[in-house]
Amino acid sequence: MQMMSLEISKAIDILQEHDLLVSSKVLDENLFVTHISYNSREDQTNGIFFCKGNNFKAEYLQQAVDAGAQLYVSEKEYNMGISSLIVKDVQKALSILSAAFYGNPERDLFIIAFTGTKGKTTTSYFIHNILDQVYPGKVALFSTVDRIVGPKPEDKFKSDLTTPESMELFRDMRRAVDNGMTKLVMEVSSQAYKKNRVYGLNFDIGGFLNITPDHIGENEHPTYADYLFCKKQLLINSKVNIINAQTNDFDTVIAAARETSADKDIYLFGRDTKDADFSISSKEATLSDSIFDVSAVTDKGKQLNVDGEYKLGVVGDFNEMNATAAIIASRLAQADKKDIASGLRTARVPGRMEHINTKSHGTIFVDYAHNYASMKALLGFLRTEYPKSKLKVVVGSPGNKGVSRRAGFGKVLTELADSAILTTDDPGFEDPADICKQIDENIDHSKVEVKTIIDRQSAIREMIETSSNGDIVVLAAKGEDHYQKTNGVDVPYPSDPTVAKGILKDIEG
Ligand SMILES: CC(=O)N[C@H]1[C@@H](OP(=O)(O)OP(=O)(O)OC[C@H]2O[C@@H](n3ccc(=O)[nH]c3=O)[C@H](O)[C@@H]2O)O[C@H](CO)[C@@H](O)[C@@H]1O[C@H](C)C(=O)N[C@@H](C)C(=O)N[C@H](CCC(=O)O)C(=O)O
Ligand SMILES: Nc1ncnc2c1ncn2[C@@H]1O[C@H](COP(=O)(O)OP(=O)(O)OP(=O)(O)O)[C@@H](O)[C@H]1O
Repeated sequence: MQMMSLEISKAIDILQEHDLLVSSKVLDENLFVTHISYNSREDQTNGIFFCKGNNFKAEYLQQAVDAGAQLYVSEKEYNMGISSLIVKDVQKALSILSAAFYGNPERDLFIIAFTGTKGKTTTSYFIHNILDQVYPGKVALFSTVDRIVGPKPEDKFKSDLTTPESMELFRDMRRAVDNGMTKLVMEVSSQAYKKNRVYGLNFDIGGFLNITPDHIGENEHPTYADYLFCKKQLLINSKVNIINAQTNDFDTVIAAARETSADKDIYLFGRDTKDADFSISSKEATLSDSIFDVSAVTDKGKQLNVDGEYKLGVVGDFNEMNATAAIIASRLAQADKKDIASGLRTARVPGRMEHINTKSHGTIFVDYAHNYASMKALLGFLRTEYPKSKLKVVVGSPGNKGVSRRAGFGKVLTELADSAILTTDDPGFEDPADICKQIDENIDHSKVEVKTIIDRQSAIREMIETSSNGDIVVLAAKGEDHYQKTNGVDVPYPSDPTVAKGILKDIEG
């Protein structure tokens, strides 16, 4: 990456433009910084340092100054003997100054962004797979699972957040642009808006998949209204909108889109409906793919010329909805129907509806479903497609977040599962046995056979060993995760697919 920099006078101008500057102390009018950071543990030579975060301490700023910082940005004056910019909102300042520091890479990218309680990662992978065929090596991906910023293997790495902190966001956009990329497909979480990680960013296409109560709690959103408010911001900040016409709170969502876009730039899709621009219907599903039809209902829809049958290499009727959103977005990014069809046929999403065939222990699905709505969609789909099979689920719920998921899992297991083994999934600072107990208390034991086995690998082994042909084993909620977050440490874990395959090798050879 070329040397990046930011002049203090330019920083002041940008903050003033956004009405964020409270005061400034400029010790050197010609100062231009060549390093940017919010983490005092890094080298800060000739750097700008941002004091941000709930757990920020003054000593971090002192450490940054000692390490070479020349300028700090903060909501509070610390009198450190270096230049400072005091701002109304440090997260917003971090976003717009990071964009400027990295030379506004967003201006060189066609950006497609998706939000939704469920389906963001899947839809992003579908679009990436389609567009990468049309523009090989030129499409970046910022997803919960991977970030891809260039065509070489070293340009692909694991993500820590669904939507990165603004500084990393603009840094990785810069890397993508420097690597010759021209398009970016990204997920935007509600937290990204809550924490102003995407403040100031405008999207070419913004998509809204669905919303159900989730992410409400101590460290996330105080209420559902706040969650919805944050999520709909994506549409307000997008030029063209793609919206699921059957989402909850549709009226609020469409009103948000209309705040900044004309109806000609808003595309609606739904299942078996006349109240949208596109209607989809399922035709056929097997254990490895599903076939569905897309038909345009309105003239606006017809103009995109995407009507027809599509085969999707990832099952689940909800994935047909994700795929339809991907079809519309990809067409708007100039992919043609043939490319879209082949991109969907070959698309794979790590940890989402991966299936493993066994010789004599049924079919195993690994899926990231980790709240009531997604488990209901997953188990409901499997129940409908395989009415004669026993549905056997291994699942746990994380500690210190999404506490409502525990009752949700109890409810959905009662509604749809035949048996369940409750186990550990990112317990954080809680006791996994307590979490399992809380799920268990919400299960009707007359309907589901339930066991608790705290060690996840043993739980999976027990479920596979006690299953036979015709059974469906669902390893839920963890997807491809390679760790268990335990007491503040990411403890390595081989991942559910690896564990399942290892057990099968042991017992089936
Ligand atoms: C609650 C929340 O949003 N926290 C995020 C936030 O942390 P923060 O700004 O409050 O920082 P902090 O952890 O309080 O630390 C304070 C500051 O001191 C600095 N520090 C700390 C120690 C030190 O020695 N020196 C130092 O300078 C830190 O670098 C930091 O800037 O900014 C950090 C990056 O700058 C994020 O990693 C962190 O995400 C936490 C870990 C997280 O897990 N967030 C989840 C809830 C989240 O955002 N999830 C959504 C997906 C949800 C969905 O599916 O919809 C996501 O987009 O991933
Ligand atoms: N459109 C959908 N409606 C309901 N459930 C879905 C939908 N798409 C995916 N799912 C379920 O949700 C799980 C997570 O899907 P995905 O990772 O694509 O969503 P996400 O929005 O990125 O989730 P998260 O924010 O939790 O990372 C899938 O494994 C599947 O079980």
